[in-house]
Amino acid sequence: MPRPVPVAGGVLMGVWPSMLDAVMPDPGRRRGLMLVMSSPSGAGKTSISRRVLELEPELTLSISVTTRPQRPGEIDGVHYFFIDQARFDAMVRDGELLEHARVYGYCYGTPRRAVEAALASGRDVLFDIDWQGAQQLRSAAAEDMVGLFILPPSLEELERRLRVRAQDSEETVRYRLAQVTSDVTHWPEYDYVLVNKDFDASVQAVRAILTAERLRRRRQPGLGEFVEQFRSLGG
Ligand SMILES: Nc1ncnc2c1ncn2[C@@H]1O[C@H](COP(=O)(O)OP(=O)(O)OP(=O)(O)O)[C@@H](O)[C@H]1O
Ligand SMILES: Nc1nc2c(ncn2[C@@H]2O[C@H](COP(=O)(O)O)[C@@H](O)[C@H]2O)c(=O)[nH]1
Repeated sequence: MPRPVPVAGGVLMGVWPSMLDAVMPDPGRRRGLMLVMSSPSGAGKTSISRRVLELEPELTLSISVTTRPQRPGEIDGVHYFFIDQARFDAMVRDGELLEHARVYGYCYGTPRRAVEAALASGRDVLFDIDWQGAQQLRSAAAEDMVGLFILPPSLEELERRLRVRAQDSEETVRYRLAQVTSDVTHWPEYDYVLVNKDFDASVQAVRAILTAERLRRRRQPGLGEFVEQFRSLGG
């Protein structure tokens, strides 16, 4: 039966305990997928991811390491692991990162162990990473990866969002805006593209992608055995 689920700002009614339990023969045997979201800075992927994570209990966020300074309100170990350059270099050297890149002047990377453990235990993992990281994940694990590129409605709106966020210096905002033209050229490398005009519609679109990708035939290992039971009726 649907049950109420507490989310930030209230209670959401009518969510199934596990939607996958309701529509898959054997959800427990599934390997997790990697939902990789990229966009120009400020298009909204972090906001969308946070909301989707609240609504999708079977989704885990990959928490990146970064050398970027912590912003007001960011929590170490929740939004990022904030580390220094020496530690970052050591993680690269020791193969602890699944992918890594220099983005807008700082180093970012995905810790390998947490992601591999989540996927192996059947949990889906959400990544908020740039196009360089997405390319590396695609090369390493194409079968597991689903790529989603998020576009802003316009350049003016993107600039407005970066300024309204008010978490970066004017210099940083200008630097990130200067990268937009080259950032957007990467949209054809992704499986899905959405324009984040209406926030709630974007969240629902991401959830729809997740549902469809979870139901892909190759992601349901128990399907063959399940269908086998219907053969006995044929005589
Ligand atoms: N659909 C939307 N309509 C209006 N504002 C939005 C929408 N989506 C996100 N925003 C706002 O835009 C700002 C930038 O969003 P967010 O930080 O999620 O972008 P981002 O793509 O993760 O950026 P970055 O790559 O720099 O981390 C935030 O203030 C957020 O609240
Ligand atoms: N390749 C990677 N890119 C990452 C990772 N974590 C975040 N990012 C991307 O960096 C920019 C800037 O993020 P911000 O938090 O400083 O605004 C943005 O495009 C992120 O998606 C990572 O682990 N690898």
